[in-house]
Amino acid sequence: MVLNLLLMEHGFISDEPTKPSVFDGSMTLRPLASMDSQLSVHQCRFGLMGSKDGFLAITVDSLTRVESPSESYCITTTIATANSAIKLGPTGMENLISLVNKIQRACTALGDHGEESALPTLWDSLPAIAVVGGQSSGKSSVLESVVGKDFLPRGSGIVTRRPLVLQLHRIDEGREYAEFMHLPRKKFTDFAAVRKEISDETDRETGRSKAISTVPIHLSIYSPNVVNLTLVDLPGLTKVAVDGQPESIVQEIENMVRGYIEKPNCIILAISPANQDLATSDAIKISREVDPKGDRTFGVLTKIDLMDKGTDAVEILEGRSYKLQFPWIGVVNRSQADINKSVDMIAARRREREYFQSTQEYSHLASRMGSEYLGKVLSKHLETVIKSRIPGLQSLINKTILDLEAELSRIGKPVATDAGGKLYMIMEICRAFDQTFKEHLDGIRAGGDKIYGVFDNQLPAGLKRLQFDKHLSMDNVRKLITEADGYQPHLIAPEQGYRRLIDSCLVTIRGPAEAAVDAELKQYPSLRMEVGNAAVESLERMRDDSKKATLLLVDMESSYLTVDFFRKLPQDVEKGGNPTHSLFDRYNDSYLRRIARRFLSAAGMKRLASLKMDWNAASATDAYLDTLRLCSDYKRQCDSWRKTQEPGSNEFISALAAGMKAKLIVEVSSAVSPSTLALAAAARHTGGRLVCILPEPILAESKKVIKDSGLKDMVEFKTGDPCELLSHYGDIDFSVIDCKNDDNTRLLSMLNVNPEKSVVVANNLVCEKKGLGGHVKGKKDRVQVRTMKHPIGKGMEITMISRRNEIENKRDHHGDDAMKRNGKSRWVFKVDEKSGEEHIFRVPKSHEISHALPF
Ligand SMILES: Nc1nc2c(ncn2[C@@H]2O[C@H](COP(=O)(O)OP(=O)(O)OP(=O)(O)O)[C@@H](O)[C@H]2O)c(=O)[nH]1
Repeated sequence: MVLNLLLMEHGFISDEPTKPSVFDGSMTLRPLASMDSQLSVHQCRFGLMGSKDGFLAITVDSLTRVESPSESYCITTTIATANSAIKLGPTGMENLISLVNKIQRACTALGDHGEESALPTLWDSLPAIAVVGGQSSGKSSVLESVVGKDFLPRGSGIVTRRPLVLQLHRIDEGREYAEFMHLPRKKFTDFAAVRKEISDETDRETGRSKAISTVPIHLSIYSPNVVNLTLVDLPGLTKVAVDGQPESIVQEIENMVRGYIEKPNCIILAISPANQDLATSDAIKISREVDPKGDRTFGVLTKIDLMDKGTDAVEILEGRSYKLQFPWIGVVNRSQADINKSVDMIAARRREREYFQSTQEYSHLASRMGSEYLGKVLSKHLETVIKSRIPGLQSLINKTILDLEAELSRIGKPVATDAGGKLYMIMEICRAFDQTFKEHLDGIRAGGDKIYGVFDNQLPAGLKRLQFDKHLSMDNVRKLITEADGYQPHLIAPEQGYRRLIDSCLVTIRGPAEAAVDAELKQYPSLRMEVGNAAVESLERMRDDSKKATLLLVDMESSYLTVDFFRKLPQDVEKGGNPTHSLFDRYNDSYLRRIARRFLSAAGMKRLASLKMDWNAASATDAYLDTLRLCSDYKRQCDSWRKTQEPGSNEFISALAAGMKAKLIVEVSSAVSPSTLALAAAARHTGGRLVCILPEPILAESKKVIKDSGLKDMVEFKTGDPCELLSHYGDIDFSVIDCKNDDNTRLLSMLNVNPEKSVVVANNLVCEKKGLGGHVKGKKDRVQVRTMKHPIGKGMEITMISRRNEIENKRDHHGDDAMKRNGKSRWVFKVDEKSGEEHIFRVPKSHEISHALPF
């Protein structure tokens, strides 16, 4: 857009659709449909030029990839495209020169000065005329004479210190004027001001010194009295540095001049003063070096009028002294005296004509001499050169168009300049990226298998390698428990393994993610880099989140310990260590009590029992430890017990019965059982009694066990029909029915429980045996019955009977889920309704997991 404006300002393109562009001419130019709009300068620094009538020129300068400094490169090219149908009319060549001039001007406006570039530049391909010669040889004077205007600084010493690119534009009518490129839109009609501006502009670059600069000044002159030409005035070649000049100036000037004239498209105007020996001519010397055949060198002899009397330049002008391809042209410019007297150019030209016509030596050459003739010869030659170069120009233009079209498609669509547009574009790119990533996953693109590989193979394999069994082995748990302070419900957390696993997963995802970024954002290198960085950053960020989430899961899972787990621990502890020492020898009382409390707490017994008004925690703990000790002792004595007993359940029911202060405890048993010991132990702590109904054959042994345990006073043994016997007991506080008994269902239904508070334990629920199922005999509305199954032993159903209001008052707002909170975390109790298994989770306070649990 900026360039378009610039070009408009310069008159290269028209902002009015009907007004023809300066590029309009007799050329048929190929419209580029795909480039019919201007490009955003956000993308690159180039613009499109053209008018509405199908004529298009693209000017490209320093196409710099602003997105990626690392991939910066330049294309310095100007294109005025012409297809093969270049039709030249009667005035075709003149227009062609005019067009070339304008293209050159476009080049200069856009910075194409033919400097070093990776690509050939159009400027280099367009013909230009460079004026070379020694200092004060009359170069500027020749230029002035060709233009017919007095506008260049002249004088003795070094005057031209910067290249002057002079473009002559013939206009049909109107006042002649000049324009500098560095002063756009300012028209100079006073050519004295032009001269001053050249001096000032030179000084601006070099300072008021005798230094030189390679930066050209661009000047355009519009006049009905000029031919279309582009001329370059160059500083004069010198042999020695004068005061104020560095020694290097001699070489610098030569290099600058050489840089212009060695280009094959440069026509060399070699200026030699006639009043010096041609053998010393700097112009001839350097032009012969770059153009040995003289194919593009025009010899111009100045200062003929200043030759010594008796000498003439005929031999040179006739090409006998030094032969060039093109005939020598002699000119007589204004002398310094003429300049001082302000002799105008018209008079000077007239006098020059008269000089050649009236001077006897030159009269036969008069028609081929003079500035006017020089201008025409140059213009004609330029036309010829342009004509011969059109095919090359055309192919260069077409090639450049193709290159630029490819570049444009690589750059992609124009980038919006407003924030909303940019956001939309970014979203589009992200969407495309997302799509590409999906394509990787769907197998449309390569690399998705890596992601699947992570989750399908690597993750499961990694999980297998974690050796959970080893971690969860009772040996390991025992070791951890022993080394830690008692039972810790969150013991097992193979966190390191998880961490390593997640790390490797995320690293593997990175490959396809980056591939997707690359695929989608090829056009935008710096955006690609940014998106890539953002993606990696996100992965890094998500890595932490993933770690946290996974570790939370690990925490939760490691806190997932069933009652069964705790139930096994005392057994296992007992097995470990020195088998000759009992559990009670190895651990002191307070330690064992702590274990018991933790067990009861974690097992939820307290919660269950606290539904009753009176719960005696100390009594429960004591009963638990008593039972543990009694069973342990007896187990060592009796092999059959070791095989048949239900490990752990006895401590549980003993603690439950003792904690709820059961006075009347009834057990219906089918074998000599540790449960009898457990209930008797409970009765001892509550001051109650145990009625043990059992088959006659086992009475003696059972009695012996109880007697040996010192519990004789607490137990009444009854034999006979259990149903009949049960009917004699009412308000039973705690009952345990061994469901191995064939009549267990009937027995359960006959129990006369204490409606105020009672617990019925249906033990050994094997082989589809059913427990009470909540059908409590004589149950009234005000009685609340809760039944839970525990995976204790072979299956244990616990039915709690109490007054409704008491239970409801105690139930918290989470219904069946009781929660215990503390500062750091909270416990969540869940009962699997199918299995009756109770699950205990400890979760951090900040996390809600109820929605994630399968219950
Ligand atoms: N009599 C006479 N004087 C000339 C002629 N050509 C140039 N001069 C004078 O020679 C002096 C130098 O001329 P310039 O045109 O400035 O020479 P130049 O080569 O451009 O000088 P630099 O740019 O400084 O290298 C000026 O005073 C001109 O008036 C000529 O044909 N005849």
